[in-house]
Amino acid sequence: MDNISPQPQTPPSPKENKVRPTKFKNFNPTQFQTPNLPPSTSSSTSPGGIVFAADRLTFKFVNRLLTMENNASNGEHKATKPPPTPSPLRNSKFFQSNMRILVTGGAGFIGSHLVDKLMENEKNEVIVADNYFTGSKDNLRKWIGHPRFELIRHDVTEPLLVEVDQIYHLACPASPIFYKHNPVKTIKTNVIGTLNMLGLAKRVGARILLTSTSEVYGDPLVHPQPESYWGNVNPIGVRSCYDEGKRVAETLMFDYHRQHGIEIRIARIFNTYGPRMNIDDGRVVSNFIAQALRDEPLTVQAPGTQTRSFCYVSDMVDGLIRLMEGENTGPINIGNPGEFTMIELAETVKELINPKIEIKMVENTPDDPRQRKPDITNAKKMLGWEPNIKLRDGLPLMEADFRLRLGVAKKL
Ligand SMILES: O=C(O)[C@H]1O[C@H](OP(=O)(O)OP(=O)(O)OC[C@H]2O[C@@H](n3ccc(=O)[nH]c3=O)[C@H](O)[C@@H]2O)[C@H](O)[C@@H](O)[C@@H]1O
Repeated sequence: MDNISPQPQTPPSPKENKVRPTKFKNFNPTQFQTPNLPPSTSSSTSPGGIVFAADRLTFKFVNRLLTMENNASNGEHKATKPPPTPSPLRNSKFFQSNMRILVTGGAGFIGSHLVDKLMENEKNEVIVADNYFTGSKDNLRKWIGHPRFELIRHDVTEPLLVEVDQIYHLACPASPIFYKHNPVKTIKTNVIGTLNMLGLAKRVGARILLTSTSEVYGDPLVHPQPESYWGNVNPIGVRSCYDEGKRVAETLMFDYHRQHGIEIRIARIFNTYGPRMNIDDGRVVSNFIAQALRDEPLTVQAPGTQTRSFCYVSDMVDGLIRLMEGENTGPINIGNPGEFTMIELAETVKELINPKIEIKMVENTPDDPRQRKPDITNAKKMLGWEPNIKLRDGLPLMEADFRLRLGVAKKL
């Protein structure tokens, strides 16, 4: 258990002091179509779940006090600062304000799907900050010009000052070929970027969710991986900029939580796939689908018996929103426990997309984890979340998106 005595700091400026009247009342949502994703189980952002902001804040405040009390009695990581007190104005019920949400990395693969889901709730205003290193404006095309949406070209290694209630901090390249391309920049993004976002959360009293990664378990010696496992990570390897970067980011989140009372959420996300992944992303599912559509051999990196567990992107987004809206800090694993060897994945892609294709064994890269499968007991218990979409159902949805973008029609 941590043993940090309370620091004589000024408490974070309470977000409850901000009063924003509801805007965009006359906006016609059909003008901006929502994405055609498979059904998701989340109810947290459904219009039916809308409550008055003042009620929500009072509820959050009381709940947070209870959570702190519970955490204290459980001996968990507890905040030493009291939560911000809702202002009388926010409690007055004369005001109904929107939830203003910042998504860093919101132009990326998972980020843009998260934005789609958040925008479905007309109470949300969404601000995306992205430097477009791996993300693309194209992923957000349908929201550009929407009155509840704002897009900023911004690199999180620089401070950002915006008034927000929640921060989803996703910004970081996640494909090994991209993060190894500029490892110094990757670790700066994870460390300085997370510091900047925590500084912002502290300044405006926002709740912040970090998308950490299954890579914090390194090449795991415990299988499947529960959140209590501390991992087996090479601190000086070619993947360390990402693995260790995310581990430091988690440390920073808990230090700000304990020292400054910041409301934090940490998701450890496992391999995720779906439409909008970069075609030349370099990760295994996108590689195999692109190769199958281009009639190229599927490149299985040796030995091919290494395993991964693949989560479809809409399930992932559902889990992230549930974590943000719930009362648990995490870290919580979010992933699909269905585990496959890379040879099995190649065979599945071959069978579903292009039965004539060859499977070729190629050289692997250093420190490739040999097995990975999430233990999602906590996600089930604490978030009421589990994935719905099986690999065999998700692959054709991604195939359809890749066919469109590559201009390869399905042979009848
Ligand atoms: O997809 C993800 O979500 C994760 O991707 C990477 O982790 P990794 O599991 O190494 O992802 P891939 O590059 O897709 O590799 C998975 C496995 O497939 C193999 N692979 C990859 C590419 C390929 O063409 N062929 C192939 O067999 C790799 O050797 C590895 O064993 C990132 O490091 C994670 O942060 C991220 O969460």
